[in-house]
Amino acid sequence: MSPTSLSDLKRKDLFQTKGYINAEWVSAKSGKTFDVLDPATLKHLATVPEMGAADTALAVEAAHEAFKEYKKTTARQRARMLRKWNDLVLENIDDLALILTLENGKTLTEAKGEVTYAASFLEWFAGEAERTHGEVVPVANPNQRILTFKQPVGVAACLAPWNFPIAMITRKAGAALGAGCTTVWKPAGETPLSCLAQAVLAEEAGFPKGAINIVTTLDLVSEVGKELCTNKLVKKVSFTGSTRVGKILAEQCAGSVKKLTMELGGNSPLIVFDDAKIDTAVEACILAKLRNSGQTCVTANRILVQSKIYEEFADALTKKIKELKVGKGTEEGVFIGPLTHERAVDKAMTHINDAKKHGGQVILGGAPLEKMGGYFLQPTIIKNMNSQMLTTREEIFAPVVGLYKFETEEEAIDMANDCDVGLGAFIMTESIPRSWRVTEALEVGMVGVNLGLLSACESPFGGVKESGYGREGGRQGIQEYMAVKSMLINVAN
Ligand SMILES: NC(=O)c1ccc[n+]([C@@H]2O[C@H](COP(=O)([O-])OP(=O)(O)OC[C@H]3O[C@@H](n4cnc5c(N)ncnc54)[C@H](O)[C@@H]3O)[C@@H](O)[C@H]2O)c1
Ligand SMILES: O=CCCC(=O)O
Repeated sequence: MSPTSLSDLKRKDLFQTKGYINAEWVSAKSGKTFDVLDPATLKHLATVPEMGAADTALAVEAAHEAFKEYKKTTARQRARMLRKWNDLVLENIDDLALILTLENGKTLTEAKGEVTYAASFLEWFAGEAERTHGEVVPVANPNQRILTFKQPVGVAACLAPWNFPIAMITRKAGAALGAGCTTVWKPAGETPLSCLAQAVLAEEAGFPKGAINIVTTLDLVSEVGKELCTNKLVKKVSFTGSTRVGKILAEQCAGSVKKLTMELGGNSPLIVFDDAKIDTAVEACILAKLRNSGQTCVTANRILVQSKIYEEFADALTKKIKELKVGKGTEEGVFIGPLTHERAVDKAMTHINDAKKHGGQVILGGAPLEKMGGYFLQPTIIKNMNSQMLTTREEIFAPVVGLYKFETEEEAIDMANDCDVGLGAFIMTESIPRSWRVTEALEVGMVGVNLGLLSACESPFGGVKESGYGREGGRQGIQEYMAVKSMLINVAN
């Protein structure tokens, strides 16, 4: 039988409910707390500290002190700790997945997928830590020699979202710790528990006191964010979340000119050309749209379908989605869990009602599932989507599929690029030349061809336009936490 509650945890110590500063589990200085709820039942899961600016400053100081020694560790030493952490995460996959499902709502299958994905960044950056080579530069002046090497930038603040609370932490912290930076983590208030569990395992893997610090907050998030962005001891801020918040943080960081990675909102198009295999396109669409109940930054937000196959694709997709079970993430056979955030159902209904007002035709679902008790929404399909609708400009972040119609390749590219953000895109076609042409023309950071998933630790993840800047994962990920230093040597005497 699948586990259903925190009492099913095999390792009870993975359930932590305090902040973590300088290797100690601590309350907020103010004594304030907030509650974490299970979005599938709205039942209480935990009470954790509501930390503020003063707690955050302490965490930053601890990380700053620890950096003085941590920066002297060798890449090999850091790689070994990352590998051990990876092993511990995988050994405890069942417990971590359970905590994740309970606080986020995603199914246990998806939660296990996220834990595996999270661990993959630790293994990946263990390798990358040892490959941050500098270079010997050919010189113009024969009396000089020039070489470069890379050094960790210092304290890194890692701000993770509630949709992938574990994987977004390891994608940031794995790179930072591998580079030789110490860290302060700020999980989203909705999902701090899986992140706190990570600190237990990282400590066990050997990371020294102060290398990892965690500040938990819900209502004081602006105060905590501001402290991280304005504290001069913080040298790097990496944020995954909405474009709205990303803009605020970038402004706050400008005062002390911090290095930034911004992985912000998307509005990914999924383009189905009439030469696509319908089965492949339906499968990719379900994954790209419904993974994590539609709450990923690269979720396919606009499904653009070429007119010749529009009806056939809509029918095939509807048939498949009707078969998917909605329910608690801990229940067997469930494919679509609740939404994580209390505001999410209202936001989705605003999109659905707006689409209806502008001529959209709801062919499946279209309403909340209030009787189920949590933040549930019927999987929804809307035909006849058009450019006037809210969804055209803004991500829905819910299991709502909006189908747009196009005639030509040029029109599809124009429609896809007609928005302020550019994170991911998916194209479905059997034509290799077309896949190249369209990939090159799309204003995004990542393109999936005939698949519905853009996530792999070895592939650089990030966007263009208002989706942000910097890359996580890939060979680029660790560079975001390092500065290049050049050394110029006089060899004439
Ligand atoms: N890119 C992503 O992965 C991602 C993640 C979460 C939300 N979103 C988008 O944002 C929408 C709304 O979600 P929301 O209500 O959580 O969004 P929000 O804009 O209120 O917050 C987004 C994230 O930023 C954090 N945050 C908020 N204010 C902050 C501040 N001043 N300083 C530091 N961190 C701060 C929150 O804890 C949360 O994790 C979603 O529907 C989705 O479109 C995107
Ligand atoms: O939602 C943000 C990240 C999703 C992913 O890495 O697949």
